[in-house]
Amino acid sequence: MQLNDKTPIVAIATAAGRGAIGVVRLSVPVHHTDAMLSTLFPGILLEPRHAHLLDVTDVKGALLDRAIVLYFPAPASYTGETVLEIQAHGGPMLLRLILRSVLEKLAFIGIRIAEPGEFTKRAFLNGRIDLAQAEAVSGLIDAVSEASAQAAARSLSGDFSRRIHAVGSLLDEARALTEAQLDFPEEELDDLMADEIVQRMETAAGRIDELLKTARKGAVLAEGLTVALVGAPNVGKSSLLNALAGEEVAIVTDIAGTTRDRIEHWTAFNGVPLRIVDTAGLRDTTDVVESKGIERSLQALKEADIVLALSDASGQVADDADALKRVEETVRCGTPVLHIANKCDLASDGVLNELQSRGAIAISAKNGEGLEDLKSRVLDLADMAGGTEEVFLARERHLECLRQAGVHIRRALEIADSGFGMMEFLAEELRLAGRSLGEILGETDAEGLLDIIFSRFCIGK
Ligand SMILES: Nc1nc2c(c(=O)[nH]1)N(C=O)[C@@H](CNc1ccc(C(=O)N[C@@H](CCC(=O)O)C(=O)O)cc1)CN2
Ligand SMILES: Nc1nc2c(ncn2[C@@H]2O[C@H](COP(=O)(O)OP(=O)(O)OP(=O)(O)O)[C@@H](O)[C@H]2O)c(=O)[nH]1
Repeated sequence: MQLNDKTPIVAIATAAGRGAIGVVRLSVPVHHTDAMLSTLFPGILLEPRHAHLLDVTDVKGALLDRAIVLYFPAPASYTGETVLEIQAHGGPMLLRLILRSVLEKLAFIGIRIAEPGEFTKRAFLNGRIDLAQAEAVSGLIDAVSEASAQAAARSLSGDFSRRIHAVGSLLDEARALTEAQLDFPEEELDDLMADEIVQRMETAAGRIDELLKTARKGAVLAEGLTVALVGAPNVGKSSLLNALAGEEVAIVTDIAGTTRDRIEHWTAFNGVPLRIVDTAGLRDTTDVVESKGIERSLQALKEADIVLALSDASGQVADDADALKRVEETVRCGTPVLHIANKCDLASDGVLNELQSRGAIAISAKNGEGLEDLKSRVLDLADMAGGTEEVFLARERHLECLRQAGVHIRRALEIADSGFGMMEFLAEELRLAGRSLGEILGETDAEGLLDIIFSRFCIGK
């Protein structure tokens, strides 16, 4: 995708498949506006931002549909170019015919089908939204829980971006004060000025830490938490999946080795999207299918954000210790492992006490006991126990930029601390901190980054 490509584009903007209404959307540079309008709707004067009910025809003039047409003249549009929307009946064939008609009729201005995310990319390149907002657009479309949708909406409204800007301004001020000092090297830096600079840097550092904390939560809302259920066969992994999902997702039997493949299910705890992965029970086996399944269990273990290691508190499952040992050996360093004592409804007090004394949470996948406790422990581990009202959607990319900004500002503070000996370096660290923040908003021109971000969008967005 070329940066600043000025080719007119068109796409079906609504989801594939049948729907009540379907939208074909065009974005064309302002100088093609008249040619586009007079070709598609000859003799009709479209009033900007008003709904018109118009005939839509193919190249030969045959009627395709009567549709609502909306005209947004540049620059007051989603993309900043002239946008035209044809809101037709939502049949997949009809929408394809309208798309083809537009492509054929407007071939003379070079129109082509838009790439994924290209409308939003143009909105970004034309300064309608910044990069964090553009990413929030896809976050809003991909949101799987209420909390993640709300967080994305907050980011899209510019809430996150404004906070980044505010910290950026503090850094700019600190740097301006520093640089003013550089211009008069013979003068001693007076204490008042030094205080002014340090104060701004400290406030900025504190705000970056806060933003990082919130952004970590925002990233969890955007990506979801992956929770793997592991343990020996028959300890009740599939039963726990079903209990957490609230439906019969996985097959449950009393035959050890029932689950052969990993089973994934999305749910939410307290609005936090959660991917639960049920896996094949871990044991030595000569069964080819089962051992392939066990390989996948171990893979799921490595990919998990949180591991729930199940034991059978009823004492019916013998090879428990072996399975738990394999869990400990395989799990990625730093991934929290929660020990779960399942079937507490069948357990003797002795066994249960023993498991609990080792930190296990007692639950019964069968009667639901302990599940609320389990959920809150999972949220605690992910640092998502508090509400998500203030959280905005964030990506790993944003976290990395915030971390970088934090590193530079701390270095700047160290320089200040050691007596402002190296003002040039201090100014440079402040500049680098500001640049890291700017990257979040897309203020640096990294074309590769844009391609990665926008290629994840759906077509027509
Ligand atoms: N039919 C339709 N629905 C849609 C969209 C769309 O493009 N078309 N959107 C997106 O896909 C979202 C809405 N986003 C939009 C954002 C800005 C502008 C716009 O025209 N902005 C101008 C004018 C602002 C104003 O009048 O307040 C501007 O920013 O200058 C339009 C849609 C969701 N729903
Ligand atoms: N009483 C009681 N029985 C349970 C509980 N959880 C699971 N079970 C029973 O234990 C048996 C095994 O349950 P599953 O959920 O299939 O166990 P699994 O760990 O997924 O087993 P594999 O697929 O073999 O790895 C079934 O008969 C369940 O009904 C529980 O909390 N209490």
